[in-house]
Amino acid sequence: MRPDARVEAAIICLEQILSGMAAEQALTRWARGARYAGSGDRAAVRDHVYDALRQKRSAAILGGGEDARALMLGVLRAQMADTGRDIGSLFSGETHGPDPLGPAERALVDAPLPATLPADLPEWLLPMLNTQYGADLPSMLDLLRYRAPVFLRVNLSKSTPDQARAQLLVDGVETLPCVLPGALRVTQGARRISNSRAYQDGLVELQDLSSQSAIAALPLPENGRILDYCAGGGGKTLAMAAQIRARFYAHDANPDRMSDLPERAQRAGVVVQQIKTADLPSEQRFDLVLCDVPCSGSGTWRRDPDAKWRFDAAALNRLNATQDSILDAAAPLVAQDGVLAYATCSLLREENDARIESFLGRTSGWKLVSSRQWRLGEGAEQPQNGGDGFFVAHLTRE
Ligand SMILES: C[S@@+](CC[C@H](N)C(=O)[O-])C[C@H]1O[C@@H](n2cnc3c(N)ncnc32)[C@H](O)[C@@H]1O
Repeated sequence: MRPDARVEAAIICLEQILSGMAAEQALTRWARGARYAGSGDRAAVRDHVYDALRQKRSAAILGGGEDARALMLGVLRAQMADTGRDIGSLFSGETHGPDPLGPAERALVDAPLPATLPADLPEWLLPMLNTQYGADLPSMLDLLRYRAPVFLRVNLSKSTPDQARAQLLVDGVETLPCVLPGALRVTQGARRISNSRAYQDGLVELQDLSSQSAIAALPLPENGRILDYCAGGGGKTLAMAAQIRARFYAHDANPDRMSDLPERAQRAGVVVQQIKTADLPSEQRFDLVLCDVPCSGSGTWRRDPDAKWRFDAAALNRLNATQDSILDAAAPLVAQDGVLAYATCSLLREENDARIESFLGRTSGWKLVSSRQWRLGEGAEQPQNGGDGFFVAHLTRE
């Protein structure tokens, strides 16, 4: 596909997303109808769509409107400023390309970029985040505009980082080691990871750097019983299992969410026993219960920008109620000297420290041992090479 045809395809997908369709669904539907599109075309269209979603508010200013064409124009204007290339070549009016620029659009793209642009975040969240992060907020907001790096976790029970890097390289995946032992940042070939031998043999797993750091900081009980209470696909279970020998148990209110876990565990060489909700009360108590609760995902909005525009105060309230009820249900499962760990991939205090304060306020016999908020971009010298937002608190009985 020509570059302008890719832009037109992105505009078509964005129109559907703006009418309420999920971004992934819109891209999949377009790709099904575009048999002529190769993998490079699909990747380029996806990048255009996700760039426009990440930068939706600023792109609307730069493109002169909130419709799909204006957003695409705005995001290209930001990307192509200072390159000397003319956006008009992407709005050429040729078959399969977008219509040519109108006079107002032409005037817009010829004008200098505004000195300031709005934050690419729903406005209602800004006061909340400003109270929490203060002077650090602008740099985090800037990071939200750009793609997140891809990180791998080396399965240290199967491979050293050097062996894993060499094996990945054979399949065209280039990486650099992070400061955190066993964490790799992918610098080239991210789309080849899932077919690479290193991934298929369980030497590496996709996992964000901050999640890896949070798991590494957990007080993991050697030879103990560990319950991943909100296990989902089991990413955290497998990360814990790579660190220590213990008995691992996985639970999820929606057991279908754990359907990939047996295959992933086998690939990683780990035994994980799944437990149904009804069977939890009769289980012996656990030395560590990790609650990686459902949350806004605000720490991962670079990867899922669609979600940030759909998130509202009512959703936050619903999530807080679920987060509280999970802590209440999980606490009695912890052994007398055990640890209750609470985790989110959220940047919002309301989902993090505030949930712990609320739990301690209504539940006697527990104390906070430590809590840590990972900010966007932590874990690397250059924030754009750092991880997602993440939060973990450790609690024990008093
Ligand atoms: C953030 S995801 C877990 C991600 C997973 N730990 C991982 O690393 O791949 C949250 C999970 O909590 C589950 N969940 C939602 N409500 C729950 C509840 N009341 N009790 C237990 N799990 C719940 C969801 O089905 C979802 O799979």
